[in-house]
Amino acid sequence: MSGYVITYFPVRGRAEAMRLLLADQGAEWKEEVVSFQKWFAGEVDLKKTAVFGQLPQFKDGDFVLYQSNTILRYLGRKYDLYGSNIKESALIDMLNDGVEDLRQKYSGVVFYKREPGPEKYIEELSNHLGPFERLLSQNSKGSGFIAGNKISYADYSLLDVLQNHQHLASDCLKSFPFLSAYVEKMTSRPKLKTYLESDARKNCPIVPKDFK
Ligand SMILES: N[C@@H](CCC(=O)N[C@@H](CS)C(=O)NCC(=O)O)C(=O)O
Repeated sequence: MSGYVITYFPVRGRAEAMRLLLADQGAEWKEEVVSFQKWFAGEVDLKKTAVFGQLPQFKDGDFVLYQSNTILRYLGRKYDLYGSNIKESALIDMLNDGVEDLRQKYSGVVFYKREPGPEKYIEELSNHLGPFERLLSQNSKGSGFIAGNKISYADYSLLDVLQNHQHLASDCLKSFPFLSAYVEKMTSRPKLKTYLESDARKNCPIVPKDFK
């Protein structure tokens, strides 16, 4: 049993990609759930001690990390999901940064009520998804992963963001055959499928229940 602990709010959010990675790699972890109400009421000491005053926090035994993408890269190195040379690693980082940009656009519209608002965002979504579709189509005609032919930490990030978009607009991948096949391929990986079908995952929302 590993000593992994994820401390986060009761949502998928910025903890979900690391959960997908751990589940797919057959690792176990513990969840420490922090209530939004208590956090924003200043009742959680971790708000003061967290390096940037934010979650998720990830623990590997006594080793403590913050920043979701740093945590993914740490796990990427640990589970050999980070390419086999510095050029492959750089390409994986580049793609993960692209996923991060997409995550921020999505979060801006869904959580922070930023312009252009959900309807317009969905209308324009093909502009944002297009680069990922192109990358997959150019990579072994869709039989690879987002970078090369081996799964990398960036794949878990991409899957998470794509599933968030499918939740926002269920048919958003309809005109993207490579992305659709990619989601199918990722979600059929046996250990990942078990996690995706678990109660823990089903009961963990994308948007908090009482979010306005
Ligand atoms: N760059 C950070 C962003 C972390 C972040 O925005 N955390 C939010 C939840 S997703 C948070 O802790 N919000 C509460 C607060 O800012 O007090 C990461 O990727 O981990």
